[in-house]
Amino acid sequence: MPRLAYLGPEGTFTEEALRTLAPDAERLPCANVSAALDAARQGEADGAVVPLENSIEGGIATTLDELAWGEPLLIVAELLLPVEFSLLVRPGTRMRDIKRIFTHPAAITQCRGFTARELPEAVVVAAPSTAAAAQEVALPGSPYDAAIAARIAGDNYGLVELVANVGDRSDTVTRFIQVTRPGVLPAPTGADRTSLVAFLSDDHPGALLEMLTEFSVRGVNLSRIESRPTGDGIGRYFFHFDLEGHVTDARVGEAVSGLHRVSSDVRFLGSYPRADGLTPQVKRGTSDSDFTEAADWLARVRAGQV
Ligand SMILES: O=C(O)C(=O)Cc1ccccc1
Repeated sequence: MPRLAYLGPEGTFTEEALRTLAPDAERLPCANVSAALDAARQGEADGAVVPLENSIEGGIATTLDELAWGEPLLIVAELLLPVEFSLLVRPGTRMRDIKRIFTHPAAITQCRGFTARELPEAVVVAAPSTAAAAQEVALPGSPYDAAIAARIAGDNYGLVELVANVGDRSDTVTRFIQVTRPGVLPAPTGADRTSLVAFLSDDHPGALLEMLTEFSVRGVNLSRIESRPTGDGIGRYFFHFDLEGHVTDARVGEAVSGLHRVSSDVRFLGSYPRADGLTPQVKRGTSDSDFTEAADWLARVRAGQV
């Protein structure tokens, strides 16, 4: 039975994602995303499940930066999970008693309309996770009056739901990933995604266009591009790319090696089945057989068989 680390404690949205991705796995709750990834890196767990991005706020910076800079890990699966937030309190707390709210930063952003409208005087403080916030609020003498978390986190820790569905949008989706130590890639399914990060070789006009051209000319569609600061001052960025297809697809492999040629560094983060099951549109001239046929033709040319 695989053992998977995750952003805990019990009752996080990440736990729900893990239960869906790997129902039979043994679960190792960790205090934050970095600790969960480290547990996978150091062999304390076989892998980890962490949030990667959500449909309101975009990427979860800690996860993106850990994947780019930390000891390498491979993404082997992804999951899209709709999330529903509840305002949870100790029994007896009323709306007018709420002065301090505790929750994960992603929930702060996704519930900003509700807190501004219904609790304009309350201070909202960032917690390591939504369930960690619920656990803290449940402690007698906690400095916090309410948590925003999944209803189940309230059930786990003895809080009651004061208001349901406090998210500003009902259709918010979070994307979670399962990672392992580098090893065997998941086999291609025909509906795959490839993730990588690339660093510019130098700063010049068209540098990003050069990277994008590698995908464009091979008919590789991008499903996400996100810039993150390198940390070397304002104006210095590297890029996270998600591509449609598997690195064993000829067009993806060629694009990725082209990207490697025009970048100072590329880190491959994984090829894995897409959660939405969508298959890529393969443009004329970019199928595996088109690439094989062209390579055979070039070999004949080079052998003087014109
Ligand atoms: O804190 C949690 O429960 C998490 O799993 C992270 C998170 C927080 C808010 C929305 C989606 C995921």
